[in-house]
Amino acid sequence: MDIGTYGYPTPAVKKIESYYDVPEGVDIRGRYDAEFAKILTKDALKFVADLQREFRNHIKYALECRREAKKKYNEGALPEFDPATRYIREQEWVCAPVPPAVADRKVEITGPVDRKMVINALNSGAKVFMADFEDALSPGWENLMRGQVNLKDAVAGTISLHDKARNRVYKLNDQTAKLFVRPRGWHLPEAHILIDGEPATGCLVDFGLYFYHSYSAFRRTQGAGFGPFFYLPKMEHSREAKIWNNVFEKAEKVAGIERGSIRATVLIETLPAVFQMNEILYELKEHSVGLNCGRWDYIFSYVKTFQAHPDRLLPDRVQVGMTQHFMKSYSDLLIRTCHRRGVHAMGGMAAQIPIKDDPVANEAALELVRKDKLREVKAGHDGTWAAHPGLIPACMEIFNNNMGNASNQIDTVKREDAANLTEQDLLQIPIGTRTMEGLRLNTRVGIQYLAAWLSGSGCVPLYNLMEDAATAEISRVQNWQWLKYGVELDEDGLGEKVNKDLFDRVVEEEMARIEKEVGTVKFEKGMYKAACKIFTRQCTSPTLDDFLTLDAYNYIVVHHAKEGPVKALN
Ligand SMILES: CC(=O)SCCNC(=O)CCNC(=O)[C@H](O)C(C)(C)COP(=O)(O)OP(=O)(O)OC[C@H]1O[C@@H](n2cnc3c(N)ncnc32)[C@H](O)[C@@H]1OP(=O)(O)O
Ligand SMILES: O=CC(=O)O
Ligand SMILES: [Mg+2]
Repeated sequence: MDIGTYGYPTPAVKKIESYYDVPEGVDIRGRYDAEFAKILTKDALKFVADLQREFRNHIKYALECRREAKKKYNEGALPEFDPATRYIREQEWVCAPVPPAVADRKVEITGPVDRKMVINALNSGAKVFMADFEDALSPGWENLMRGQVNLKDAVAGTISLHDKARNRVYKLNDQTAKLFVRPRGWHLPEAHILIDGEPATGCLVDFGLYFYHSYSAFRRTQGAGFGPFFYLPKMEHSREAKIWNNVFEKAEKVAGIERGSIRATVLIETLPAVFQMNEILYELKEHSVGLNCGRWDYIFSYVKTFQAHPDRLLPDRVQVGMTQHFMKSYSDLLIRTCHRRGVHAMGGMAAQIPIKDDPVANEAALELVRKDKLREVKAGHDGTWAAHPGLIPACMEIFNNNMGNASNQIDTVKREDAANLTEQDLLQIPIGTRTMEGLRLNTRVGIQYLAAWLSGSGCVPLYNLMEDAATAEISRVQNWQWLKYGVELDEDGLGEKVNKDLFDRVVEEEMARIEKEVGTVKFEKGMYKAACKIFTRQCTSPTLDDFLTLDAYNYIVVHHAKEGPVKALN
């Protein structure tokens, strides 16, 4: 990796012999592969380019509005319900009826679009599989394009894999989970596809290519006339939902399918969005199939939104659970809002995963998952997320036992009591302590996650927990905030203040610990040192980077060009 003048890497440039057949104004800088060419057809690229051209200014405006909102919060404002849209919150209206194919979403498995995991997830016994181009995926060209190939084969029902090392063949069962696809957030570019000289918007590439190739088969085999289905991440305002709604309408028109065929669940995973839940559902009324509590990004967003509010610092990451008042209020209000509007209120992800070779620790982890799921189903959630196939029976049992034969609780658990939740409830500062171990864990996890991400894995097990982009973000922004405000670490009796010297020492010691834990060979071969450099810069920079992955993305872009080196984009 070459490091350019500004400290960013210059995209590696490799010479190519074969080109994709592209429509006018489209340039593919990603590696040529005959399999990818079946996805990157001229017509599919034209569909993506048309979306890009129609919506790019709307997207730019929405991102500009995010910057404006950030400025306001940094000057001391708090997120709030918008008086201008009070009528949407107060009037009675409902979303389009839930498609029968996805009425029952008790347990949804999530995972990256890796071929084996796609097959395993679809076979897992979960009601839904959310195939992830987002938190769980490192968005390099190979991962993205292979992911598209995998999803096309999955919807066609032809996906299979021969694991030669284990002499095991993977193929689909007769009964599979229903597929939802989560494209990237609005902020991420796709630097390998240039449209009119600019990088494409990542999520339009993810959505567009998948939709183009699979809508027809999906509606026949999975959606019973509806679909395809999507999860939409990281939105901050209903204007962003409106763009998605318009994208869906355009896609339906091009495909010649009924308006309202495409359905999406929006993740409420930013603090500003919790004040916009009615408005988001309203914008997507014909296309909505609920909201989901994306708890990890939500915690990240709480820190980010209050980056300039030293009176609102979070305690250690492990102490910010769903029973903290602000988190409970968010989940309760989400349930109330969804059920009032006739759609699913989905729960979120417990971070525990099965622990191999330690039955006692495994049972303790499972018990934490059960407790979390019991809280969700009793609160009125209609379903939940599982990170691993091994957790599905326990999650399913809890939802089945507490919901009887019902597919969901939309009409039965209205949660009118949550109607009185206020802005203060949603913003209440969490209780807890800030410790040296918290700082160390953030550092150790942040660096290891980023090292995995730079190497192509967007979701990894660390210390018996699932870590993905959302959980790693919490580690990063919390370190940044503690450093920025020189917080005093309590609980250890030493009263040490977090400053650059202390952080440098922690980084050095945690790097040594990582090397010991993973072994010197893996440590030297892996991306740990590069990850440490990026993570340290992000934690100590004078202004907080908006996203960990936006900066790190520059390190995984690899351009291919016929003429030799092309100009770097960053
Ligand atoms: C905050 C959020 O956004 S949450 C949503 C995003 N995060 C996710 O989607 C997490 C997805 N989960 C995962 O990626 C993985 O479970 C990890 C990384 C956490 C753990 O992975 P591992 O330690 O490799 O799991 P493990 O070795 O126990 O896997 C056992 C088997 O289950 C499979 N498996 C594990 N998780 C999944 C999954 N989520 N989907 C499908 N298959 C899975 C593995 O492929 C493996 O299959 P095999 O026996 O055929 O080889
Ligand atoms: O996407 C889910 C989250 O918790 O973040
Ligand atoms: Mg998320």
